[in-house]
Amino acid sequence: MNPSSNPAAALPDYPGNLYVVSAPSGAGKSSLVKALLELDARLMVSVSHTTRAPRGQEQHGREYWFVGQDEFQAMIDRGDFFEWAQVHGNRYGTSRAAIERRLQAGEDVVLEIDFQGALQIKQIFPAAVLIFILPPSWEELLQRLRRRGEDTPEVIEQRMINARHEVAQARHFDYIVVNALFDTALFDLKTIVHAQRLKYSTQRRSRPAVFDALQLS
Ligand SMILES: Nc1ncnc2c1ncn2[C@@H]1O[C@H](COP(=O)(O)OP(=O)(O)OP(=O)(O)O)[C@@H](O)[C@H]1O
Ligand SMILES: Nc1nc2c(ncn2[C@@H]2O[C@H](COP(=O)(O)O)[C@@H](O)[C@H]2O)c(=O)[nH]1
Repeated sequence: MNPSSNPAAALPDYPGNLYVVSAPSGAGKSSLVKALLELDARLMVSVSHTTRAPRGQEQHGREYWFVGQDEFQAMIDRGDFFEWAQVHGNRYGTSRAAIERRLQAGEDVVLEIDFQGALQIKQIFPAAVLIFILPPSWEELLQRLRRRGEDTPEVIEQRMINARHEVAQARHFDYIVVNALFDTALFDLKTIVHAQRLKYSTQRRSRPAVFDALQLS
């Protein structure tokens, strides 16, 4: 768990929705979120900061803001993070400024973060919708990590070990999606986002258009 987070102040009820997607490494959350963003123009993904080195084709400011240990620590000390955690030996964090500005502007934001960060966020922002992606089997998870071809065998082994602990946290999430067939999982994710958007808009200032059409109060 986050060892030295700043005391987190509860966030106000923003007009935008916050979705948090977690999964063990290799379960497919980045692929699913990327596909979801292509289908849903109202969703924005937040780019995290990390101390991990870039891999493959990753670019600074696109997949992550890649920063050194000192810079990351300075951000923690200044209280710049909404949440942060140590994951697979590196530190990752979500910048407070980017999220709050977007939610305040009524945008819907998706965070792709680990379970520790997700649980921190639920505490300070209970309206956040927590979604956990499960792989269909351990064997398939291993094959996906190997097929992705971006991590060494040692890193893959460590991620498989960590995955056992991570999937045990799924029960704390609002929804679980099994990513066996990609299109089915994407459909499930899309349905959750859509249903929550309708539900929350009834509790807030904006009413879904269908409420007016049906003359509901
Ligand atoms: N339903 C699926 N069936 C088969 N392969 C899949 C499926 N979903 C994703 N993959 C593949 O599995 C690999 C891992 O997916 P991805 O990188 O999206 O995982 P991730 O959960 O975001 O991992 P990390 O947390 O390490 O970034 C990729 O090569 C991706 O193309
Ligand atoms: N708590 C947070 N976890 C994060 C954040 N950004 C990414 N992550 C998680 O880290 C692992 C490893 O990611 P990888 O890109 O190195 O494979 C994965 O579970 C991510 O979801 C964050 O800002 N906070």
